[in-house]
Amino acid sequence: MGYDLYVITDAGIGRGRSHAEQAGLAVEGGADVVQLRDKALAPRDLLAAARAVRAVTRAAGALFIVNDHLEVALSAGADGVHLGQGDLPVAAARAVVPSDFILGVSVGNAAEAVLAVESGADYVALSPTFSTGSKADAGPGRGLDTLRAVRAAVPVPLLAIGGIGPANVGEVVRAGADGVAVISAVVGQEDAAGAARRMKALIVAAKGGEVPC
Ligand SMILES: Cc1ncc(COP(=O)(O)OP(=O)(O)O)c(N)n1
Ligand SMILES: Cc1nc(C(=O)O)sc1CCOP(=O)(O)O
Ligand SMILES: [Mg+2]
Repeated sequence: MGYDLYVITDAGIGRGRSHAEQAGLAVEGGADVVQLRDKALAPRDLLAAARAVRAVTRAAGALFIVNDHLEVALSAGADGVHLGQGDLPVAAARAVVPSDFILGVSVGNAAEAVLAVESGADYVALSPTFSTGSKADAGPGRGLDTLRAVRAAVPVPLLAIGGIGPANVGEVVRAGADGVAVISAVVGQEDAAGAARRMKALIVAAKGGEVPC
């Protein structure tokens, strides 16, 4: 299964839709992966949201990743967890999860990417690739030269995240990203399914597939 279009749900940006509704629109538009990300929910409420997103993604055949919370990911039957540099160390997670459980890791440069992969990461995300208004503490964009350096450094799937939309997704893919992770470009749109469909078509086209109409 691929990582072309990776959509992250967001209670604030998601236009009043529940996480499961956002996930449903994302997979309707062709999202390959959905991540549940909510910094405010109590663990039991996050687990309830995760179970609802699990049902939607399972029905669509999409991967389901939970942000930050390994215990919620495991309890909800998610496919994996996404860990940042300040979260649970990837090696500690790898030691306790099933072998097919996906561990994604945020990285800011090639050295962090190499360390993440040596520690057990299944994919890495260059965070943030461009500046973003969707995460207050994301910091400045790392840029496409850093993306190329990470691409050259590690063999695992590489995502770009932060500030990516229809206008720049092509150059991101051509610089070496296997996929893009987005919030505002999909769940922030009124027609979120249509926005996902367009992003997916642009990614496929940039990889040399069918040109979108
Ligand atoms: C796909 C993906 N990439 C990066 C992040 C950011 O993770 P992190 O640095 O831990 O920040 P928070 O999202 O937890 O605020 C992500 N969630 N997903
Ligand atoms: C959740 C997240 N993590 C980031 C990082 O750089 O680690 S940027 C980000 C938000 C991405 O939102 P948008 O697609 O609207 O820019
Ligand atoms: Mg995190």
